[in-house]
Amino acid sequence: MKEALLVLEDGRTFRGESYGAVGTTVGEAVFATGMTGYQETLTDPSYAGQIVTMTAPHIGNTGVNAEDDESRRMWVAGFVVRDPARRPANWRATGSLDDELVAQGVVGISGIDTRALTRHLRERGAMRAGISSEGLGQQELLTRVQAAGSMTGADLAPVVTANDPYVVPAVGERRYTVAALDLGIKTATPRHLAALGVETHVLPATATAEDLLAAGPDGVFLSNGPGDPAAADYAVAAVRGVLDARRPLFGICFGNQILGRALGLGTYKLRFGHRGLNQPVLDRVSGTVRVTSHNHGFAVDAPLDRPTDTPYGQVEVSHVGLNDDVVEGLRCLDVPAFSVQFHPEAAAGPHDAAPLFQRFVDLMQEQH
Ligand SMILES: NC(=O)CC[C@H](N)C(=O)O
Repeated sequence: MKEALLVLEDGRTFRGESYGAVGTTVGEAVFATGMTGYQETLTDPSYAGQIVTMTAPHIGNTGVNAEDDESRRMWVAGFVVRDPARRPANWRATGSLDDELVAQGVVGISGIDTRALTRHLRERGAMRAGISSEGLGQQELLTRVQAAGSMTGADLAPVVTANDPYVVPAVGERRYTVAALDLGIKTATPRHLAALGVETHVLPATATAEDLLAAGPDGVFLSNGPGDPAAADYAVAAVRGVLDARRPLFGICFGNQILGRALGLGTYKLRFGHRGLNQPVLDRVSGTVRVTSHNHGFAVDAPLDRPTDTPYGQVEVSHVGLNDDVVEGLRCLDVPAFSVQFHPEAAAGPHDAAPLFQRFVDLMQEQH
């Protein structure tokens, strides 16, 4: 077994074994609490620049397969697990996770106390970290970690976006056309829309409002994505153009943060973020609690007790996280736009929030 080292920016150090590719990597250390879905996590573009720790102790049990990727490649900066599967066993598996991490150059570490690491991140907050499995000393790695860039201010959507537009056809008859701004879109999203008769035209992150509206879509979708929403002013400008045109708009996660900023609300960095599959969220309009999938380190800043006046009319907080009262959704009262901080497209994850895609379709129907 080749030794590996994980060093946090405050000097806390964990020693384990090399897992995946051999090398050195730095990024923001975060933890994800989902018991399943490691392949979706690794290929979710929103994790770009992050060293992800899985709190589930056994990872790799079902290997990897050709169907569950959320994008064209793995994006995590590094991967931290406790016990990797010695051998995958699943009828869909086409290979082992370990081999796939090597093939995609993802540097990881195994055999560490992921519970202690997670508790440390919960107490001190998400921070920069580094993994090395090529003989770098603790001090040397710490120096590299402390020289690394911070997630605050990081503009990563242009890094992960697909540069060429593409179309995901509707399943069956096409009833609506949507222009989607790819800030780091997951394949599950157009799939959900397609099932409702929506043809999705995916455009690169830097597309303008004119680009988004050029083909006369029935609605505009804003995807999830990595980095700090405060660094994506190009997307904010595009969304303002869509709001001016009063075209139905739905945003998820990064898309929720971008809609918030387009309305003039602020965003801020959470202490350690929400990453998991069982986060309770209150839908304040219906009074229902939904168990939802999350992956966010930033959040929208808006008053919970009253609507906020914006240049686009009033906006209210439609959803609130029940663990910590974080804003989990926005609903515009005077323009046809809404967004959620959690993931209705969740895979893996609960399906409580899936009806939000139907709500988007209903909004397009109303505005027709
Ligand atoms: N999944 C996402 O879209 C994440 C949004 C943003 N990068 C955050 O961490 O909050």
